[in-house]
Amino acid sequence: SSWWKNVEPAPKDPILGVTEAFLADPSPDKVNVGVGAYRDDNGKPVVLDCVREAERRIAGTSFMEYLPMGGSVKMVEETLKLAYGDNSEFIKDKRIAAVQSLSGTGACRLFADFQTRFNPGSQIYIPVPTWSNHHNIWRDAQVPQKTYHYYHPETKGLDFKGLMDDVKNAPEGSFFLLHACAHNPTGVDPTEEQWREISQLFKAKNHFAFFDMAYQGFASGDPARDAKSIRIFLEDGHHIGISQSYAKNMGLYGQRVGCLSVLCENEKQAVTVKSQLQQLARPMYSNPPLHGAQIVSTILGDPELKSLWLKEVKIMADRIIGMRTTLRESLEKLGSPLSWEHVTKQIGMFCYSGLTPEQVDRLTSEYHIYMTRNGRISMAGVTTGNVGYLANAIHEVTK
Ligand SMILES: Cc1[nH+]cc(COP(=O)(O)O)c(CN[C@@H](CCC(=O)O)C(=O)O)c1O
Repeated sequence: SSWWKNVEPAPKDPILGVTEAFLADPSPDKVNVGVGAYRDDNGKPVVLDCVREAERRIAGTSFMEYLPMGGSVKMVEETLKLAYGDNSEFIKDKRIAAVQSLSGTGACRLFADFQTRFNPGSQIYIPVPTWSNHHNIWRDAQVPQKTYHYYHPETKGLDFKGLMDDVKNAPEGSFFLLHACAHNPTGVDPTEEQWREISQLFKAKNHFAFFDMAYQGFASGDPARDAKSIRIFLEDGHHIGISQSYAKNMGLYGQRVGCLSVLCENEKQAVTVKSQLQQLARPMYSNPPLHGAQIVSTILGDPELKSLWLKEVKIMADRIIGMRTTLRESLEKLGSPLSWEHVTKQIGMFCYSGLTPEQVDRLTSEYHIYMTRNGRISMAGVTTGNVGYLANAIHEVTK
């Protein structure tokens, strides 16, 4: 008898399933604004010049040895500077336990497993809505999930009051998942002033903040600016966790390069925590991939390549910001009865359009336009070539 006759088909992934459907569509008009992967104005994936140059420099220069369980020390060092600041006292005092991770997903999962092992019984408060895979990650790590108000459908902005009430009403010392910038899927971020209030309330409640920063540099075009929420929490003395990823801001999607860091009380605790993070990684994947880490270390370790990267990440962010304006203006020119102000007010890779699942289904069936059913538009998929077609289709299904 078959060993696996009880296995049921897994549900289609709400995001990656859209990519599969798009690829299967033979229509020449098809448009993919589903997965959050950057495309240039010709709709093509981009390999940054700084990445190509880094590859040239590392080609044939090193062996293919195992990295340590904690990954590339150099890459992690450079990565911490991006999140905590070049002159961070926490880096100087060696208070940060950090390991290279399998991109942002891997950093979130490693943290979730660490949380359940060393804070058994703790829960995680996850924003509504959030990146769909967050639920899978903490579910598989056996961390019970709670939710907190985040998005305000009527204003298509932040439900700040709802968020603060949930933070206030959560039990002392609760774990919260926060998007550091460019919230996925809503594109709605707290203002700097709101972040300060959130940080103060977290302090009063002794909550733990875990920041998922998957888009640093992609929101405003300036990595330092996009880390403002984290810097505020650090200034207020929070011992936070951070997941970092180079998938989008360096275009290293398939290289799976990221970093998990946990700010500890002191160097001794950081050494201890790092040893346990490595202990979790060893049976999961043993040690992380080499190539992407070498690319990142080469870029961030060379002032010339780093400034080229900063230029290129700003170009990507600016193209997206430009498409927001064009899409909104196109919809307004078509005489849409709806307000599309949120398209330009939201930030980062995604626009939370407000389209209903039924309207999204019509966009796909009638116009071969692919987006997640929550109405999230990956603005990176919008180009000067397809923005008119997209706006017209959205107008047709919403008028
Ligand atoms: C908030 C967030 N956190 C972590 C990740 C993980 O990225 P990575 O570094 O590659 O593991 C993503 C990618 N989410 C986009 C990419 C596709 C995916 O779902 O994964 C997306 O939402 O389209 C996020 O949007």
